[in-house]
Amino acid sequence: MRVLITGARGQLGQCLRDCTPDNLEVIFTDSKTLDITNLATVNAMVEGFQPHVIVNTAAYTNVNQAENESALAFKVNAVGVANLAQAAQKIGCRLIHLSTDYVFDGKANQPYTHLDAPNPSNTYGQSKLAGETLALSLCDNVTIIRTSWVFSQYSNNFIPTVINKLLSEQTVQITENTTGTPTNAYELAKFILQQIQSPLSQKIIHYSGNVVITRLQLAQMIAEELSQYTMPSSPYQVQLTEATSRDWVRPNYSALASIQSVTEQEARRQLQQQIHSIIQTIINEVN
Ligand SMILES: NC(=O)C1=CN([C@@H]2O[C@H](COP(=O)(O)OP(=O)(O)OC[C@H]3O[C@@H](n4cnc5c(N)ncnc54)[C@H](OP(=O)(O)O)[C@@H]3O)[C@@H](O)[C@H]2O)C=CC1
Ligand SMILES: Cc1cn([C@H]2C[C@H](O)[C@@H](COP(=O)(O)OP(=O)(O)O[C@H]3O[C@@H](C)C(=O)[C@@H](O)[C@H]3O)O2)c(=O)[nH]c1=O
Repeated sequence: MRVLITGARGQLGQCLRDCTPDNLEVIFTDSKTLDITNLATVNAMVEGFQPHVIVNTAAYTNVNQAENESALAFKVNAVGVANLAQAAQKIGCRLIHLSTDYVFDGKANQPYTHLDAPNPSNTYGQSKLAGETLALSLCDNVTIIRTSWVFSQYSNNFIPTVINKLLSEQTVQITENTTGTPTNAYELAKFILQQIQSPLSQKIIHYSGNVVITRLQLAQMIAEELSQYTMPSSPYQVQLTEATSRDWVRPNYSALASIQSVTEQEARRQLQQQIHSIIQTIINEVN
């Protein structure tokens, strides 16, 4: 089976590269080799390679900056997705497209299901919702996988950022104590690879970790894991502080009800283990 993956230099793209089995013929493209906003390039690549499945991990993901660069956010997250959807439709291939918990407004108090109505409160979320809508309308064979708070050792996501802050400053300040479901990028990559080979019929799927947690609690969990590993002479400090400016809005609550669930206890154990493994990677890189 031929698979075209976009955004391969990104966090999820790198995890997909690490996990891809030998029985798939995969082309990994990045923003240099395949700019998804360029329709002619997208058509040429898709018509040339004739993939059975396109996995779109490419996206504009800078949530704060999107408020100042909304045209660019929409160009990548909406127009780019439309280009892929049209190209997929032309040759009859399937599009697996990644989307986000930030399509929701955060007013819920229990995990969002795929049946809940999106209502994004920031530009990133609006551009991602536009991408979903275009994908669904332009291509018959689409799967949207919404995920949330994705983490790995790659990129500056919350978990490595907090680990690095604690290691360098002993302390971390949480200014926006939102609630969500952290998702391990490798587990997500494995789920996508499973979806490539044995697809579910559902068009919108929620896939996330199963621990519903606040940023403060997550930072505390990271500090505990790091303490066990580094045994600091004084404890790491995790402080909740008022934000000095709030020009952008993240959903206060964006936990997803994942299609795959495990018990709360098992989910916590897995999250602790995943944090532990990122700590090990970071400390090994420093030494
Ligand atoms: N990270 C998270 O917490 C979450 C992510 N998601 C979604 O999951 C998907 C993967 O996210 P993640 O891997 O973390 O994101 P990253 O930001 O790590 O990777 C996105 C990649 O997209 C590439 N890209 C940007 N513009 C273009 C373009 N015009 N053409 C081709 N490639 C482009 C970037 O390339 P370059 O580096 O060269 O600019 C980057 O490598 C995205 O759809 C995202 O919206 C959903 C929920 C949570
Ligand atoms: C590192 C750090 C973050 N924070 C808070 C501020 C803000 O709410 C959030 C920033 O962390 P992040 O950069 O991981 O958050 P953010 O950019 O909002 O991450 C989002 O990315 C996009 C792509 C998604 O689709 C979402 O699911 C979500 O993962 O955490 C602190 O308060 N203190 C800190 O030291």
